[in-house]
Amino acid sequence: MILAATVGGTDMDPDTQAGGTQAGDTRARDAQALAVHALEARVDVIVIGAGPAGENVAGRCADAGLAVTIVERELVGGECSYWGCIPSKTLIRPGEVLAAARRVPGAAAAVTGALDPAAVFARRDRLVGGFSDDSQVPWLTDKGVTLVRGTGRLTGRPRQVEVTGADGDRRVLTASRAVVVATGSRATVPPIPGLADAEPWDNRSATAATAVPRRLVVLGGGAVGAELAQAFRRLGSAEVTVVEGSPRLLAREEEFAGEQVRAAFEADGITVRLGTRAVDVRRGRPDSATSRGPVTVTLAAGAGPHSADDHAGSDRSGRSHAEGDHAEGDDSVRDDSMGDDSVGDTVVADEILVAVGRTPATGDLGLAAVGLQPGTFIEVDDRLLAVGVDGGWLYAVGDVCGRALLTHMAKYQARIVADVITGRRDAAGEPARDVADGLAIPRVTFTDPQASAVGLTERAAREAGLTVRAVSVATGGVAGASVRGEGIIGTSKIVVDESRRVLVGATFTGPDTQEMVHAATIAIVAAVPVERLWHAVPSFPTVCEVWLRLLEEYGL
Ligand SMILES: Cc1cc2nc3c(=O)[nH]c(=O)nc-3n(C[C@H](O)[C@H](O)[C@H](O)COP(=O)(O)OP(=O)(O)OC[C@H]3O[C@@H](n4cnc5c(N)ncnc54)[C@H](O)[C@@H]3O)c2cc1C
Ligand SMILES: NC(=O)c1ccc[n+]([C@@H]2O[C@H](COP(=O)([O-])OP(=O)(O)OC[C@H]3O[C@@H](n4cnc5c(N)ncnc54)[C@H](O)[C@@H]3O)[C@@H](O)[C@H]2O)c1
Repeated sequence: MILAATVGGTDMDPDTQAGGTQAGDTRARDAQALAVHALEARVDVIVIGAGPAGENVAGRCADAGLAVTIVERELVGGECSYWGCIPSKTLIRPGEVLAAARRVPGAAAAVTGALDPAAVFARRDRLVGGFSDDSQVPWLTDKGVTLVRGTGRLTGRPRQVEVTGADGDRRVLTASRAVVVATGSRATVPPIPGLADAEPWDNRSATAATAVPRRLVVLGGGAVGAELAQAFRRLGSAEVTVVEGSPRLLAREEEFAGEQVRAAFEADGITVRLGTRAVDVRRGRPDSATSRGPVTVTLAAGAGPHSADDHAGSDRSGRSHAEGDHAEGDDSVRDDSMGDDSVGDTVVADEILVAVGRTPATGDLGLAAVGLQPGTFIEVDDRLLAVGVDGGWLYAVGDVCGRALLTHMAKYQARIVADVITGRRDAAGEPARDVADGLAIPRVTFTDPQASAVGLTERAAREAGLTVRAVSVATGGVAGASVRGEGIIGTSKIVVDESRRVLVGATFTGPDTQEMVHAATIAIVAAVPVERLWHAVPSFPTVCEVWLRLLEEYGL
């Protein structure tokens, strides 16, 4: 096994070795030469990118006895660990806990102070490991995976990857079996005049923030924008404005989800601007209130703060990834459907967060050398094989394949691709293939109320040609919800395929519904007939009793 410290581009500068002596330098170079030799001696699988997707491909292939090299240019753990899921949920959690206490008379009286942002940021720093991957690397190396620090690029030869280290050193690795691209994505910055010059926050700057801006404007009311808008409002931002091009927040979910989140945001004091977009952004000179200068965002005309009712019927749900997900250079974010170009009013803020979707990290990956389009998502088949590449050796998993931009789906695809590469078959003797992406993608937006869903929305199911019947009940209408707190809002809905009498979708909004969605995932994946679900008895008094109410509402 070769450790990153001995071969990694960022860590191998011989001058930094103990004493910096000539002998030390020689030993370091010898070690490096041995390491490279060992690397080239046997590599079965090369994985580019060590986020959740890449790590799990590497780990499962190594567990199966393959020699795996993983190439990472930043931190092992990827976006999720340092600038995505973990820090965002850490910033959300304190406000969620306070809101839960305020729903319980008696406990509410004890909530007297405000959140302590410094303590919240300190906890965030702990949970992201101080932006170091020291605690994540051993998971790989203990499995015998070789970690190479550097940027991977396809050369165009089958199964070959060139790695450039931070100091510019280059080496070429060739795998005997497969190359797996797991390079993830980064925030899309749409071509709005002045936006890039205003140096907007993206998910990285927002989740790594060390101060709470007094005024924050958020472009995009999808998962990133909605979660972080509420997190910063509850952390103490005095003014938060969300600007969403679609008619609703969380536009791909059931309509009620976005509407309930909007209502909750407005109750929290967040301004929501739907069906509009920014047409110009300017950052002014720093003044006494702002260290970076205030940002003035000009919106397209005709979209004051308003409700989703104005725009009912424009659901774009059912896509496996976002309207806001773009190829590099794609200007579709300027879609006219988001409002006309005439200038409306302005919003002034101290920071602007761009959260309008993701761009795949494929711009400098050598895709053209294998016949694919750089800067686009890599299309894959159900074995996660890249479509359009001869020879059956190039796979893509995680955000970069664009199927579902979620950590748990990235990890699922990773497990599948490892099984494809190692030839592992399921219990029925069938070769591994990706089933879940086409059947049941679970997703939780960690706003308050949460929007937790799996499978198809009712609209998406109908658009897919299914004959469905959907029923809904109030999430707060069961005894379990009453015990948890007063005034719990939310809706629970199931979508049933009438021809098979099985669930194809479910959505639960309300506090803590994150823990309710997996039951629906199991029901969908296992194709449990609703008559059989009748015998899955929810405990009393839990909020899961909504399952019973839903089945009664359905007619059982
Ligand atoms: C603010 C935010 C919150 C989120 N919250 C959630 C959540 O709560 N739940 C959820 O399921 N998902 C969430 N996501 C989505 C989740 O972060 C991604 O789906 C997940 O990180 C994808 O994993 P990945 O391995 O495909 O890519 P990434 O995590 O992006 O990892 C890719 C890795 O590849 C490396 N890399 C890129 N190019 C190269 C190259 N050429 N050579 C070498 N290395 C390279 C990168 O440095 C990176 O480490 C969130 C995303 C954001 C932005
Ligand atoms: N809790 C979670 O699981 C979680 C949290 C955050 C992110 N994610 C993942 O990350 C992905 C990316 O999140 P995201 O929020 O960046 O994308 P998104 O697709 O979820 O939302 C982007 C939103 O921006 C809007 N938009 C696009 N261009 C716009 C413009 N010019 N002006 C105003 N609005 C515009 C779109 O209509 C869309 O509603 C998500 O699809 C999700 O898969 C998941």
